[in-house]
Amino acid sequence: MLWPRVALEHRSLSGGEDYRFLLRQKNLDGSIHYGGSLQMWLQVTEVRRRMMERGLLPQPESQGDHADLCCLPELNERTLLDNLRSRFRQEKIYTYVGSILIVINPFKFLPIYNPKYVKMYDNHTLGDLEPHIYAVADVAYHAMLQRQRNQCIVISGESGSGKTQSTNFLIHHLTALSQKGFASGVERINGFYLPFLQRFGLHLTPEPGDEYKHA
Ligand SMILES: Nc1ncnc2c1ncn2[C@@H]1O[C@H](COP(=O)(O)OP(=O)(O)OP(=O)(O)O)[C@@H](O)[C@H]1O
Repeated sequence: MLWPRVALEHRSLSGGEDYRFLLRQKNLDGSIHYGGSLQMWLQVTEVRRRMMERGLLPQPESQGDHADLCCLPELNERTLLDNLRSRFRQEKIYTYVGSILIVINPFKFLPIYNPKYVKMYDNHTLGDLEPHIYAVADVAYHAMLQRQRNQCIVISGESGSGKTQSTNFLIHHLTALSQKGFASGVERINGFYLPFLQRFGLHLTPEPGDEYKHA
């Protein structure tokens, strides 16, 4: 006997409750007879579904969409990837692992980097709001002011994963916070901003084709 593959794939989501083994018997006349009470099982399943819809039964616990992977009820490679996939499908490209931020490159513009978001993430504890690169920049900025210590943000990933773009967004938020003027900051990298960024541990070396790059 083999456990159905579909059942295995969905076991973590459904709790394995929606699958039953049925003995199927083929009669001599070619008709099929199901052992056990199939009709009864279908009825019970349908009633249970309706009761869950009406809130009379607890909803099956969803493994998806945790903003912090540390909060996953069950942490393994599968739940971790399922969670990231589920968030990515909702255009939530950022996910925390504690104070680490995972970014999945969307390869398209998302409207989450405008002044409204700069203001929204100004002076919040990490984890208060939906994960965002501005939140990381914000925490570093305020930690620097409060503790009067240099701060370092490490950006790591394979080629094309979005490191340069993420650095852009970090700089955008840091310059906006420092000036409260929401300026871009990228164009003046060799003037005012370079020493400013070095205070944050961002060491940038321009390369052809890039406005700047972290080393
Ligand atoms: N948050 C994002 N939103 C939209 N597009 C993004 C985002 N991050 C990255 N991209 C896009 O992905 C592409 C590659 O990103 P990027 O150049 O930042 O990668 P990289 O990690 O710096 O690559 P390399 O290490 O090869 O220089 C760019 O075209 C960029 O527009």
